[in-house]
Amino acid sequence: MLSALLNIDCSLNGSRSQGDKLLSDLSTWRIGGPCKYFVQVSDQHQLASAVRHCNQQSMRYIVIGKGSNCLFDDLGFHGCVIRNSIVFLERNQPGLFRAGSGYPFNRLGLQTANEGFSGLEFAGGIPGTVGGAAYMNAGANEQETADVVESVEIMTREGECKILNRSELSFGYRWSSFQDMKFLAAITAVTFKLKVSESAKKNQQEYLERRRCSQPLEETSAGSVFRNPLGTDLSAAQLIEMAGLKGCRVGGSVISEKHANFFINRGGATCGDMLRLIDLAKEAVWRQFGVVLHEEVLYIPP
Ligand SMILES: NC(=O)C1=CN([C@@H]2O[C@H](COP(=O)(O)OP(=O)(O)OC[C@H]3O[C@@H](n4cnc5c(N)ncnc54)[C@H](OP(=O)(O)O)[C@@H]3O)[C@@H](O)[C@H]2O)C=CC1
Ligand SMILES: C=C(O[C@H]1[C@H](O)[C@@H](CO)O[C@H](OP(=O)(O)OP(=O)(O)OC[C@H]2O[C@@H](n3ccc(=O)[nH]c3=O)[C@H](O)[C@@H]2O)[C@@H]1NC(C)=O)C(=O)O
Repeated sequence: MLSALLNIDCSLNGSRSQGDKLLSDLSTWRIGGPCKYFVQVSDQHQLASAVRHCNQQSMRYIVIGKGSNCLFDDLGFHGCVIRNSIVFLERNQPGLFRAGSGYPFNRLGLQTANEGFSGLEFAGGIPGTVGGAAYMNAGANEQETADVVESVEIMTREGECKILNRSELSFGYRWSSFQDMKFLAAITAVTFKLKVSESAKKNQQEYLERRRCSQPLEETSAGSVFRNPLGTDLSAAQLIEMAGLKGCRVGGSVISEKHANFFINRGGATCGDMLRLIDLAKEAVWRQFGVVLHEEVLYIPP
C-alpha cells in the first residue's frame, strides 16, 4: 500500500508518510493518534492525484486545513489524511481576491483590511484556512464568510475541477451546502468580493481587542465547541457558565474559566477526555435549562 501511495503521479516534496504522522500535530487541540497515511498537497494537481489514488485503493480519506475545528480520535485515522496547503492569493480587480483554499484565513483577513477593503475584518484572528472557513461558513462580529463569497472552486471525488457561483451555493449559521455535497472532495479556491472602506483596519483592531479580552487565545483549544442554540437569546457560553461548569475538568481537558464555550487541553488531554467533557456540558445544560447544544467541532472517527 505504501509503495502505491508513493507512486502518486505528483511531486509531494517529501511530505507523505505512512503510520508515523500523529494527528495531534495536525490539530489546534493537539489531540489524536497516528493516521495510516498522510499527504500534504500544495496544488490542485497533487490534490487530484491523491484523491484519485485513494479512490483506486478504496481508501477512506479526509481533507483538512489547519485542524482548528477537528477532534481526532485517540486511535488516529485508519485512512489517508490529506492536508491542504494550496496557498496563493491573487488580486484580480479592485476588491476581488482569489485565494487558494489552504491560505490562512487570519492572514487574508489582516491583508484585506490593511489594503482598505471591508468584508473580511472578522477573519483576523481566526486560526483556520480559507477552505475550512467556506465549508463551515465561519463568522464573528456580525460578519460571515458567505456575505463576501463570489465563487468557489471545488474538486469532485473523481478529481474533476468545477467553479460554483454564489447563486449555486447556500449558507446558514455555521452551515454551507458543501457539507451535504456527496460528490465533493475539497474546496480548492475561493474568490471574495470586498468593498472599499476607510474604517476596515480600525474596525478589525477593535474586533481583535475584543477577542483578546474575551477568549483564551493563549491556550490550546479549537475555538467554540458548540454552536449557539436557536430559539433562545442565551449563547452556549452563557448556558455552560450558568450551569456552573467553568473550570470543570475531565482528565487533561478543562472548560475555560475565561470563555465557557472554549474547552482547553491543559496537557495530555485525550479525545476520550474531551468527548466526556462535551457530554457532561450537554447533559447539564439540557437538565437545567432544557436546551440541546450541538457541537460546532467535528469529531473524526478512526
Ligand atoms: N470564529 C473563530 O474564532 C474560529 C473559527 N474557526 C473556524 O473553523 C473552521 C476550521 O478551518 P480549518 O482549521 O481550516 O479546518 P479543519 O482543518 O479543522 O477541518 C475541519 C473540516 O472542514 C472541512 N474542510 C476543511 N478544509 C476543507 C476544504 N478545503 N474543502 C472541503 N472541506 C474542508 C473538512 O470536513 P469533512 O471532514 O467533513 O470533509 C474538515 O474535516 C474555519 O471555518 C475556521 O474559521 C475555528 C476556530 C476559531
Ligand atoms: C470562536 C468562534 O466564534 C465565535 C466568535 O469569535 C464570537 C465573536 O463574534 O462570537 C461567537 O461566540 P459567542 O457567541 O460565545 O460570543 P461572545 O461575544 O464571546 O459571547 C456571547 C455572550 O456570552 C457571554 N459569555 C461569554 C463567555 C462566557 O464564559 N460566559 C458568558 O456569559 C458574553 O458576555 C456574551 O454576552 C462565535 N461562536 C459561535 C459558536 O457562534 C468559533 O466559531 O470557533
